[in-house]
Formats: sequence, C-alpha cells, structure tokens
Amino acid sequence: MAERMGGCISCSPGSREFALHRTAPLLNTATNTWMGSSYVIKGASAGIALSLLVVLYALYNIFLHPLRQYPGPLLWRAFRIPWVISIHKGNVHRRMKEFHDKYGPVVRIAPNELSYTDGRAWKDIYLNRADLPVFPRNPASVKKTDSPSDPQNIMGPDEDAHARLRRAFAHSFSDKSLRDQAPTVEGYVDAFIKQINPGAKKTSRIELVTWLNYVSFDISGDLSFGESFDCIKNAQAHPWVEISKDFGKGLALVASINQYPPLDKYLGYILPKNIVQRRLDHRAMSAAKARKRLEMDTDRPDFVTPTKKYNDQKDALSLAEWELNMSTLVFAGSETTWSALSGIMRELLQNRGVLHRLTREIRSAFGEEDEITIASAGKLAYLNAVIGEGLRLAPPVVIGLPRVVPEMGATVCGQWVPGGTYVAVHQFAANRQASNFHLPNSFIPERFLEKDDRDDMSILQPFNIGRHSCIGMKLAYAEMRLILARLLYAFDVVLDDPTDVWDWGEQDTFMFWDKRPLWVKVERAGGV
Ligand code: HEM
Repeated sequence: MAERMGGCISCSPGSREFALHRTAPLLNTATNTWMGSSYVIKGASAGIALSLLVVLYALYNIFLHPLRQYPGPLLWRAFRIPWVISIHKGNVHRRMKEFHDKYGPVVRIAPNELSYTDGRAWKDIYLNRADLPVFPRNPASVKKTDSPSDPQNIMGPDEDAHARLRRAFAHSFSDKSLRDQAPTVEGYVDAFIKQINPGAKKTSRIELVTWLNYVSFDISGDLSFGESFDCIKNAQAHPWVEISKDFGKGLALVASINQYPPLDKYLGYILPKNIVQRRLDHRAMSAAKARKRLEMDTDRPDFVTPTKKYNDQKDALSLAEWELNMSTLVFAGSETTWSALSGIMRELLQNRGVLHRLTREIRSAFGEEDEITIASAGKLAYLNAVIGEGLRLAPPVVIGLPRVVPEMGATVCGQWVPGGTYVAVHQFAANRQASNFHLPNSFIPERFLEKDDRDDMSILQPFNIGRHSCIGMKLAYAEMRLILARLLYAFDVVLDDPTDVWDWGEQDTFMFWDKRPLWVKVERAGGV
C-alpha cells in the first residue's frame, strides 16, 4: 500500500525520510526520462548531421565535382551505391546500355567514373601514349598485393610485374606454339563431337551450353595443368570447373567492397565462411595441379613448356607465381571462349538464314570430317564473319575493363578528364548503340564482309588493345572456328523448343555472363 502511495514501508508516514523516499522514484523517472530524451536528442542530432553530410556530399558531386559537366542519371552521379546495387542484381550491362541510349557516348555512372561507347576511347584509354603515363588498372577491381614479395598475377595491377610475366608467357602464345598445340586442341574437339553423336538413335537432345563448357575447360586444363579435367569423357564438370562458376559473383562482391575502403581490409571477415573455404580449396587444388605439371619431365606442347624454357634462363617467375598464373590462364582461356561459343550458337539457332549460309559454306569446303583442322577452318570467310558478329552481340568481356586516368589528367574522346577518374569502355552498351551500328540488336554477319558506312567497326575490340590485350586471342579464334566448323559439318542442330528465343542481353552478368541453358536437338547430317 505504502509502495503504491510512493513511500517506503520501513519509514513512518509523515517523516522526512518517508517524504524523500516518496519523491525519489518520481525524480528517478524524471532523470531517466530526461536522460532518455537526451539520448533521443543526441541520436536525432547525429541523424540530422549525417543526413546533412549525405545531402552535402550529393550536392557536391552534382554541382561542384570536376566531372559535373558530364551527363548521367542523377542518383548515379551523386552516389556510388546505385552501381553497387546494379552489379549485385546482375543488370549493370543493361543499365549501361539504357544510359548510353539516353545520354550519349560518355556517361557519368558514379561520382568518379565515366563510361564510354565511342570508338576513340579504346585508343585514348588502353593504348600507350607518348605524352602520358599509362592508365593503370583500376585498383578497386584488381587489388595490389600487400607486399612486393607476394606472387604477382599477369592480370594484376602492377605494371612492372605485368611486363615481366607477359614477356615470359608470350613464348607460349607465339604462332609456333599455337601450331604445336593444334593437335591437342583438335583431339578434344574430336572427343566432344564423338560424345554428342546420337549414334543409332539418330537424334538426341542435349544442353549445348554445358557441353561447350566441358570442351573449353578440358582444352584450357590440358594446356595449363598438363592434364585434362576429363569433363567431356565423364560428361560431367570437374570440381575445379564447378567451383570456378562462382568466380564472377565473388569478383563482383570484392569489386563493390573495394569501393569502400577500409572495408576491403576486412574482406576475409565479410565474406561467408563457406565461400572463403571454397576459395582456399580451389587455390590449393590449382597449386597442386600446377606443381604436378612443373615436375613433369616433358616437352609436351602446352602453355608451360615454352615459358619454362625461357624461365630456366631468365628466372622470371617464382614457384608461387607459376601456381597463381596457371590458374589464371585456365580460367581466362575457358570462361571467355565458352561464353563466346554459347552466344554464337544461340544467335545461329535463332537466325536460321545465317545458320543455313554458314552450314553450306562449311559443308562445301570439306569432303571429309578429318579435313577440318585449325589451319583449314581459318580460311572460311563467312565463319569468321559469324564469329565477329557473335562477339559484337554477346561480348564475353561484357562490362568495362576499368582503368584510372593518370594523376595529371588526360583528354579522352576530345574532352578533358581529371586525374584519378575511373574510365572504361562498356562493350555490351557500345556494341548495341544505334550511333555505332545500323540495326544494332540484329545478328547480321554480312556487316563484316561488306563495308557499310552506318557501322563503326572501330568500337569492336572484344580482346582489348595495347599492352593488356588478350594474349590468347589467336588460340581463342582457332578454338571457336574449329568447334563451330566440326559441329555444323557433323550435325543438323535445331532449338529443342522453337519458341525458346530471346536476346542474349536479357541474361544477367556477374562480371561474366550467367549463361542460361541452350537445349538443342542434334541429328547426324544427311550424307556426312
Ligand atoms: C573469345 C575468347 C576470349 C576473349 C573475348 C578474351 C578477352 C580478353 C580481354 C578483353 C582481355 C583484356 C583484359 C584487360 O585488359 O584487363 C584479355 C586478357 C587476357 N586473356 Fe583473353 N580472351 C579470350 C580468350 C583467351 C584465351 C583462349 C586465353 C588463353 C589462356 C586468354 C588469356 C588471357 C590473358 C592471360 C589475359 C591477360 C593479358 C595481359 O594482361 O597481358 N584469353 N582477354
């Protein structure tokens, strides 16, 4: 009762203590309320200050930033976050296309980043220029190693290490090396054709994107690690290949976290444990495979033999660098060729007229299947045009190759760009611009055969140009020509579901294309 009245049961009613004890809870409540409201006030003030900072940051980026005169969507010019969201949604290539359709050949796609779809940008950004230091690789997408003694990657940002590694590996990609490697590549393509042959059944239904994955990775695995992944033989992806399918999502995550230093330092804690473990397992598997190949006493024609001979004299690569770079070569050489072939086959099957013309060219050029080799397939003009057009509509390196403008600034496409700005050509957006091509979304290989002033071929650089251009370009063309020629010589291929028709760009991209299945019917070609 006394408690209910606010007093204390041990004090007598009416005493001073009773009165004090009676008021104490009221005071406590008042103090708590006061303290509570002070927290609320402090919290609210912090919130207001933070919001103000965010607004000021956005206003600065829009009205005062050195890139303020470049057009682009408002939120993207103000903050980096829309880019991060788009990278994670997998639609960044479509957003880039929309923005360039709307704003023109240069678009500001983040406070400090410009995207280009103008053919001149390739030379200005990616070629060495006498008057300027190189535009280095963007450290937000490829991090520098922590210490100079760490192993370096040919695709890393250190330009000196890149030059050293490129010199060493160039020996494995010379014309002579390619000729030596040809029987290995031809052997895998032959195995692939035999495996998908329906035989007595006459017709079979296969998922072609998966099979193209097997053949690309088996070739790359053999040339890098000295042994096949045996995907074709087992009609199943090897664990190394399976795990590598997640690389793109991992790289997308790393690239977005790198935009927010010092968060990048805590990447190991941010990434889910199972992903970190998968990465470590994959690295260990690659290192073991690379060491096994290096220990072989052999002159087998692959990516190792010529570079190893050079290295024995020049001591250019450490063991750790061999391990790292062999893994890079497997992935760089297979994911891209796989994407290209998947895109080209989808376009061919959705454009029966083109498929017809190409099949006629191939079947009239060869009397027997075994006449089709890397050397002979190189002579087919329409096949080359089909590959060119496939790489235009479905570029394997779909989004920009990010570079940074050197400190003193530079002119790109005739306009001044301050030092430190991130710049890139976004291939998907560039290749689909109506300002660069007539009927930009249509599959028309003829544009590679007959010059048409409505097409600006200078924008097409699927392998990049300059010192970082693709070291495996000739091998990639050799593989693509041979696989397409052998496939279309041997089989009549049609879409399993004739209504399964859509634009390649509808797929998502997580650094690489997230390729959807391509179900086809294959039938041994009549008279072959
Ligand atoms: C259609 C297939 C291919 C396409 C479209 C392609 C595209 C590219 C592009 C655009 C680059 C430049 C990357 C940059 O500037 O940051 C590149 C670099 C590279 N590619 Fe390819 N590539 C293909 C096939 C291959 C093959 C078969 C190999 C063989 C292993 C390969 C190995 C490499 C390597 C090692 C680099 C790094 C070169 C350097 O930085 O010096 N690529 N590729």
